[in-house]
Amino acid sequence: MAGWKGLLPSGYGRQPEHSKDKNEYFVVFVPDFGLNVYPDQPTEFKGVIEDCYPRLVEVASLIQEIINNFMGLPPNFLKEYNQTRDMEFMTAHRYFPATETENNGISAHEDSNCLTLIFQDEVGGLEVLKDADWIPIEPIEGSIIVNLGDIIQVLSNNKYKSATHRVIRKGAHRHSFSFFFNIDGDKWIEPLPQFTTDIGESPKYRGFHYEEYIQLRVRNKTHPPSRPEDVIHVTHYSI
Ligand SMILES: O=C(O)CCC(=O)C(=O)O
Ligand SMILES: [Fe+2]
Repeated sequence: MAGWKGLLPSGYGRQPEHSKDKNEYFVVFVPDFGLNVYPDQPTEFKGVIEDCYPRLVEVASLIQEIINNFMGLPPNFLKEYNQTRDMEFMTAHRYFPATETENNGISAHEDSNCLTLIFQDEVGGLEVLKDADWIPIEPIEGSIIVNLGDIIQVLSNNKYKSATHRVIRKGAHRHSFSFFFNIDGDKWIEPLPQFTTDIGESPKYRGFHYEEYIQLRVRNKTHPPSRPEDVIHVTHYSI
C-alpha cells in the first residue's frame, strides 16, 4: 500500500476548478486496508462495493492470464511477476452534461497500470485513439471494456500499445466505473528479454520503479504543468 498512501484520498472527490476535466468521482482502494471512506447512505453501499471487489480482482487476473498468453510469455509469467494485490483501486465517475462551449470529460491519456476494466452506462462518450482517429466506444449493455496500460506497453517494448483514451461529455450525465488492475510500487519495470535481446531488438525504455512513475503521474494532476509538453507520460523513460 506504500505506493498510494497520501497520494490519492479515498472517497468522494471533484476535479479542481483549474482542471480541464469536468467530472466528480468516488475512489475505493483495497477494502482490507481499511482506508476507504464510504457514505452512510445508501446503507448497502459499502457491502456491495466490498462484494464486487474480489470479483473484479478475479476477472482482471483472468484477463492478465489471457494477455500473458497472447504476448507469448511462459505460462503464469505475469501472474508470478505481478503477485501483490495491494495497489488496485476503482473509481466511479460522473461526467456532467456538455455545455455549449466545452465538452471535455477526461483529457486524452494512457493508464499507467497493467490493465483497466471499464463499465459504462448508455450515455457514451469514451473514445480510443487509433491511427490518429478517435473511435467512439459505443455502449453495449453487459460488456466490459479492457484497456491495456503503460506497464504492458513497456514490458512488451511497444509491441502492445497502452490505449490512448478520453471521455467527451454528451448531453446527459454519464456514469462509468473503472477498475485499475495494478502492480506493486517496488516493482522494476523494463522491456522483457522476449521483446528485446531474444529477438535482436534494442530496448525502447530504461527501467524504473513503478512507484516513481506513479508519483510523477499523480503530480501531473496535483501540479498540472502549464506547458503540455511537460506532462509526464511513460515516454519519460524512453531511450
Ligand atoms: O469514464 C471512463 O469511461 C474512463 C475513465 C478513465 O479513463 C480513467 O479514469 O482513467
Ligand atoms: Fe483512463
